[in-house]
Amino acid sequence: MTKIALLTSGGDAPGMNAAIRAIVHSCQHHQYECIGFFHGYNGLLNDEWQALTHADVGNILQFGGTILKSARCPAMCDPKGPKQAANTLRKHQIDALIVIGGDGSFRGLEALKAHWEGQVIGLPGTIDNDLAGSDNTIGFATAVTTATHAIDKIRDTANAFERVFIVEVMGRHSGHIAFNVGLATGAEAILSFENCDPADTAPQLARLISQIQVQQQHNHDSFVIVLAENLWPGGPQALKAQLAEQAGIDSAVCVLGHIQRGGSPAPEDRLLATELGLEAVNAVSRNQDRIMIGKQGSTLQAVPLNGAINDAKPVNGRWVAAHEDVLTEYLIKHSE
Ligand SMILES: Nc1ncnc2c1ncn2[C@@H]1O[C@H](COP(=O)(O)OP(=O)(O)O)[C@@H](O)[C@H]1O
Ligand SMILES: O=P(O)(O)OC[C@H]1O[C@](O)(COP(=O)(O)O)[C@@H](O)[C@@H]1O
Repeated sequence: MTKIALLTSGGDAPGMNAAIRAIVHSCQHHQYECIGFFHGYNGLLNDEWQALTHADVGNILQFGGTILKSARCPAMCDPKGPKQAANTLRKHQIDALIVIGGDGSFRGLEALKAHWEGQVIGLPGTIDNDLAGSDNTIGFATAVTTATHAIDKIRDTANAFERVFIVEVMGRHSGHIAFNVGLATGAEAILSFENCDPADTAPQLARLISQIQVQQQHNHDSFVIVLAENLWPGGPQALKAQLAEQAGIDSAVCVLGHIQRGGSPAPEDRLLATELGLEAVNAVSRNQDRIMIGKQGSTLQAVPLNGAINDAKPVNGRWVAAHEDVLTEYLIKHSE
């Protein structure tokens, strides 16, 4: 009997449970055995697992987090780690390993392949949406929704106080969350890797100050800056201090942080996770190996793991341009 193992790894993402559920259901449909390892790759290193059946995945679809737990496992980056993980898979006579995670987790799969003959399949699970080969990753839609609702609330108090707010959103090194959330909330400024050079923030700071000053001269609204994490040297507090020192602009800082990773998955994530999970098991049946299952447009597709990791997936250029155009228009209009 074919035996499939699965685990969730790296930053958890809402919808991982829906993917686990789909994989387990599909395994039962194909009459495959399915076991889940706990705590990311640590579960393979520590041989920590449980058999998964319908009964284990009932009533989990609607919850964030992951019933298999997740973790970062530095030992996998040591040459001994993947070897030990391979031994565990061999001991349990696993035919295929499905990992739901981000680019780091897929690097772990590639490292494992050097020591293991079984099939490895990745499912894109990260709020950052930074994997090529799938329009969206599992968790991204929920994170964008959560951050959008949070900024809508910030907007109320910002309006009441006619205040400048700096709101930091997650995304590690990619601006998908920043641009989607910034556009969805009508942020007056979006500062992200795509439009701001962290090595030379002076031009952006000058521009930002002039935008805020123009706005403050012409009305008394709030001004929301959506800032991507890891972008501004010194973070949002440094930006706040620079606005105050260089232009006497008072601002409030709100770091949305891990609330973006939690909560009930949005329907888009539940559906994506379900489709990708079912397709991952089909890919095992087709003997596919070293692939990620993604969805582009309405098409499910298998892409090479290394492509998913290494190919660029830039933020939609039209959105970056749209934001710039709107702001430029605003500045011209108010400077006349
Ligand atoms: N180069 C690598 N070689 C082997 N394993 C890796 C490598 N990079 C990451 N991993 C494994 O994948 C885990 C998750 O990676 P990480 O980058 O933290 O999250 P994500 O998968 O969400 O991008 C790491 O903790 C480690 O166990
Ligand atoms: O919870 P941690 O370990 O501090 O990690 C924070 C990072 O994880 C994320 O939430 C998700 O990133 P990954 O999916 O690549 O793990 C990033 O947006 C953020 O930078």
